[in-house]
Amino acid sequence: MTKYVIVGSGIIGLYTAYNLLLRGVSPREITIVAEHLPGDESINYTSPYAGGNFSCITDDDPKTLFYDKHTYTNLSRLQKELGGAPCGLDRYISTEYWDTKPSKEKIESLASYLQEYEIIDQMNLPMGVAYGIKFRSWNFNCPKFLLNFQKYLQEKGIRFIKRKLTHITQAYLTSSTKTVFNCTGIGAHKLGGVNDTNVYPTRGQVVVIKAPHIVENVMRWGEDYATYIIKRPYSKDQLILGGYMQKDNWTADTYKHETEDILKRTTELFPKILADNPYGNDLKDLEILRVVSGLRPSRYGGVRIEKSLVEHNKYLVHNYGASGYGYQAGLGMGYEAVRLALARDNNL
Ligand SMILES: Cc1cc2nc3c(=O)[nH]c(=O)nc-3n(C[C@H](O)[C@H](O)[C@H](O)COP(=O)(O)OP(=O)(O)OC[C@H]3O[C@@H](n4cnc5c(N)ncnc54)[C@H](O)[C@@H]3O)c2cc1C
Repeated sequence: MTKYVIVGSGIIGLYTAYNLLLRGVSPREITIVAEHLPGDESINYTSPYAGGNFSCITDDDPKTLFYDKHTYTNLSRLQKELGGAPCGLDRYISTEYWDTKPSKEKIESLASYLQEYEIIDQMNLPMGVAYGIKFRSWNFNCPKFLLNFQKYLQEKGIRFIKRKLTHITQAYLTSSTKTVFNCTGIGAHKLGGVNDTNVYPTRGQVVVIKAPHIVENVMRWGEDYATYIIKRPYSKDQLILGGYMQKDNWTADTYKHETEDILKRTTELFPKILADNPYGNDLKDLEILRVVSGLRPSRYGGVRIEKSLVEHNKYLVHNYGASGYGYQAGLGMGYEAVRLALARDNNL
């Protein structure tokens, strides 16, 4: 009996299913329907292309701060349930630099829960950096983590169906389907019955290199750029170098000039990439494994987590728009979406 249908099998759909289980919903009552499932690759399926770690990329409004904090503080339980770090979720030290000091709200929130947190002394900051911190982050091997997360949910008894929907009403699979969660990411722009024109892509390109000598993250946030180095756990020494934040750019193409720019920026920010590189100390010695681009599902107005009554006793709960932070905020987003879904109808 499918009572709950989740449309979307990206990180947001999987986190939502996990939150339903945490609230005591029977896995037999949950079905996930998605055009793309873990293991698939498409420009319309963002989750495999994330860096991905917990960083300080997000905004400082109270809801976003809550989603981040909830995710950071609850990931250890999920990691344990998926069999520990080899599931593709491990922890490394992160250094974060900002060219403009973040707001008091943001800094206070981060300081309240980040582990091994320290503020970097002004005199140790790179030129042009206004503020910097170090802490222990969460690092995802995104493709591997998605596969292991799906396996975990399947073993619990959740059903996965591979299907493209043209209209959200097709997600009410049977007469017993009471609630549909719309976790379609960038797909929310085109899906009939949703057609959210506030959804737009923020394109990123990343360069994946082999770098056994780097076991940490370094991130720098500027006014109009983002430069980051993310260690990918359990990946045979992959390091993700980025990046770009290109608003409204829908292309899946990758570009040589962007690759060159990424390599230049990341090696300037973190010279150890070249200095200790076992394959040589020149840019041309870097062992490039792959170059990819992905579309962050951004949204004017921020993430959309909303419940509405579709018809008598049938509900739709939206949960999309995670932009560049689906992994690091999505457990909290799923918590909120499920809280709304299970709330009594008169709490709508
Ligand atoms: C370069 C890059 C780096 C990133 N780095 C990080 C990072 O370090 N940390 C972090 O937290 N986040 C990062 N992100 C962001 C993160 O990847 C996204 O926030 C996240 O993947 C969004 O997940 P989602 O489940 O909403 O969407 P998706 O992963 O796109 O999943 C959408 C799902 O909906 C399905 N779907 C859509 N339309 C339909 C339809 N009509 N019918 C059926 N199914 C449909 C799709 O098939 C898919 O299963 C990064 C993103 C990029 C591109």
